[in-house]
Amino acid sequence: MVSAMPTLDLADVRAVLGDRTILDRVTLTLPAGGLIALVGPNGAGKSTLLAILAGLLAPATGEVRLDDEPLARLGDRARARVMGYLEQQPECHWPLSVAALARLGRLPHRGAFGSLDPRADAAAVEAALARTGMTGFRDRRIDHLSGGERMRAHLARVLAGEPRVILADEPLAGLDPAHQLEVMALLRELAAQGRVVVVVLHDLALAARFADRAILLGEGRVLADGPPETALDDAALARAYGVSVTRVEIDGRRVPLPTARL
Ligand SMILES: Nc1ncnc2c1ncn2[C@@H]1O[C@H](COP(=O)(O)OP(=O)(O)OP(=O)(O)O)[C@@H](O)[C@H]1O
Repeated sequence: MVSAMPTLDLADVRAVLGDRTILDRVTLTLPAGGLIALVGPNGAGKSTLLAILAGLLAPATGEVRLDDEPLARLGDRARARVMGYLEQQPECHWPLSVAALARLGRLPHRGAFGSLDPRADAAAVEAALARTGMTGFRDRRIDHLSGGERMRAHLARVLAGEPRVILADEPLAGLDPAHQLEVMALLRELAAQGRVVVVVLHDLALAARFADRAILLGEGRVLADGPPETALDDAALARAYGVSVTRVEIDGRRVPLPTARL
């Protein structure tokens, strides 16, 4: 279990990129404990919102607070210890092994002269490799892996940092169905253990099946927010994506499958 339950708050956030307003007056409270899926059409502003939550992009107006403290007031190092950010299509420009990549996740925990607790670092790295199914890949070069294996290696790097907040931008990209299910189950478990976990997804079925809460972004605003069965109802999906859906019942949830463009 993670001791203190973190909460991220966005208050009246506006994001401007170039001369375009990408997000307008977004206010959200994101508590730990339940898996939060961030969905919406291409260009809706999901990655922008995630980068703002991670403290990597400053909002034009408004504020992000972590446990009631402005995120902007946390130093980079303190923020990196709390936040696990998995960017869209993560890249590594060095021919590192998977284990070396995962060890990079411990950097925010190191002191000026190296590891403060080598045993804790090693244990966190091993646990992260095991949870992402990458133990058997530990000595493989990251640039010699498939796209899906590489994504799991980067997820291991994020988990090795033992963050209290996990922000994952399309972590299922390139994963086969078995690994998609595994990663979703893992993210749900990490949330249930007391972390804030926000995951950007394009797969509405997996969002509806695994998330406790869905936030539907569109037109720079939050179009719907709530349990997936209400936030991702037929009308909301028609409005956001311009698609009709059929529903399949899985584990007691009515999961949407897009069928046609409207
Ligand atoms: N540097 C930039 N300057 C201007 N506009 C930008 C810039 N970066 C992104 N945008 C625009 O901001 C909008 C939101 O982009 P963002 O990547 O947040 O969307 P997204 O919802 O994550 O999309 P996708 O599902 O395609 O990944 C897009 O229309 C994009 O073209």
